[in-house]
Amino acid sequence: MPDDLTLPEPVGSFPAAGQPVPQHWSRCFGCGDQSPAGMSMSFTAGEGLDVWGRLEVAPRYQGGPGVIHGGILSTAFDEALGMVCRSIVDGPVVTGHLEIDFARPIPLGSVLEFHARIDGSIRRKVYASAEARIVEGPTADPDVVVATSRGLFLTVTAEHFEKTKDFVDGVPERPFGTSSI
Ligand SMILES: CCCCCCCCCC(=O)SCCNC(=O)CCNC(=O)[C@H](O)C(C)(C)COP(=O)(O)OP(=O)(O)OC[C@H]1O[C@@H](n2cnc3c(N)ncnc32)[C@H](O)[C@@H]1OP(=O)(O)O
Repeated sequence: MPDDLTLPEPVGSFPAAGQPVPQHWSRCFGCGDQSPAGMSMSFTAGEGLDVWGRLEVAPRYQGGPGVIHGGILSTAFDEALGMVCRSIVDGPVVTGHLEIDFARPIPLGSVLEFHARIDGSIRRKVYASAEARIVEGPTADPDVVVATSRGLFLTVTAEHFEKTKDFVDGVPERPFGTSSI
């Protein structure tokens, strides 16, 4: 992480502490309410440049016997870190880099609580970090951090999604650009 980061003021569009942070895109696998196979994560604004997230670990998220798949946990962190960027960015961001430390097994049936915060930003780069705890389920212990994550997010303009917007509902009638392939 660069040492010349700043901590901006929250943007006006970010909800007040304790209020829900709305989904950023209804078809999002992480948070969208029009993504039936998705994870339906929910988020609440924290007291500062932070958010709290919640994930119910469904049986279909299984990796090893009885435990969450590491990719699903990574996705949840990606979502939580992306969401906290909304506290300082009033527009889209995309993940540039994502790190996860898997500290404890997470049984299916757990409810995970994520706490994500802004570490700082410079130019288009936003650095954020988060940790997860099991708050409901067979091994619940809110004092134990079961996984941690750090990410770098880049602010982008709407043009970033220009080439893919026709794929929102799957494969469009015509491929990208003017190629006849
Ligand atoms: C706000 C809404 C809430 C959102 C929640 C969303 C949760 C889910 C988010 C996702 O999963 S997004 C999907 C996964 N990510 C992608 O698909 C992004 C694919 N990558 C890209 O499109 C481009 O690589 C990217 C936009 C990230 C960067 O390309 P750019 O051409 O815009 O950036 P550029 O190369 O000019 O670099 C800008 C700065 O970022 C730095 N940078 C870019 N990629 C980096 C990287 N991977 N690691 C470290 N630094 C990186 C780069 O060095 C430079 O630093 P400086 O300002 O200091 O010069």
